[in-house]
Amino acid sequence: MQDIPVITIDGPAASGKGTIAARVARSLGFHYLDSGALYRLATFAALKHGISLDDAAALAAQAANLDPVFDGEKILFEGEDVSTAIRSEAVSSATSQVAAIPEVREALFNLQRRFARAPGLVADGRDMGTVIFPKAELKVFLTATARVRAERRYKQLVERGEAADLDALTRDLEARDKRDRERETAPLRAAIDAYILDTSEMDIESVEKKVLEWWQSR
Ligand SMILES: Nc1ncnc2c1ncn2[C@@H]1O[C@H](COP(=O)(O)OP(=O)(O)O)[C@@H](O)[C@H]1O
Ligand SMILES: Nc1ccn([C@@H]2O[C@H](COP(=O)(O)OP(=O)(O)O)[C@@H](O)[C@H]2O)c(=O)n1
Repeated sequence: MQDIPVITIDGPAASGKGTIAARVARSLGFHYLDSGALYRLATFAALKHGISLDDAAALAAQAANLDPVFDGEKILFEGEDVSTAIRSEAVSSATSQVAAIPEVREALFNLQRRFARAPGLVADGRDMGTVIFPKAELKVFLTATARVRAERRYKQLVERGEAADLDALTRDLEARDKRDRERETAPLRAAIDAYILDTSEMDIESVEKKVLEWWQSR
């Protein structure tokens, strides 16, 4: 599987991973893995089915049996399009608790690896370059200040018609990053061989261009 070209894009919440990964994938004709969507879906499913977020065994069993259908921008789960529901702030926060459970991460390992198919893959998340695709040809770690990231997420939620409070969002985002960075299994961190890019003062086009330049000059 490691013959398949893989680009990993990791980083904290709202650093632009998904936007950049999807654009780079489109530009290269590669597949795209939004690994956060899998953790979000596992959490959404647990909340829907009344599974306690403390029940590691039940959460892992359910994550192992997730069978999402990715249909363009839509994510279909048990017959409904959950692509918006899994991105609410309530699900975001619960997701970082569920994602800290080693058994859940183990349960999602193979599902993520299977996304690496010809002609190539762009994968975004927290541990794409460190754990899931450690031999990826190009690894990128996107950052931006907490304030910039909270403002980006705020705009995104408002555009989606959701109520949002910038100060509360900043607090939630920092708490989630802290939990993601400090967990024992697959914490959020840049791989030792990753290119690190602070996008606080860059627009989307410049970030995409930079990643494509790294890809071309690898
Ligand atoms: N470099 C950038 N400059 C300005 N806005 C950006 C940039 N990168 C992403 N965004 C916007 O910020 C929001 C969050 O980006 P997203 O890709 O969802 O981040 P992540 O996947 O890291 O959570 C989106 O609305 C996106 O359009
Ligand atoms: N590879 C991944 C991807 C996401 N996650 C978890 O899932 C949560 C949501 O991820 P996401 O990428 O959808 O979140 P945003 O960065 O888009 O806000 C993160 O806060 C992590 O706790 C993870 O642990 N490992």
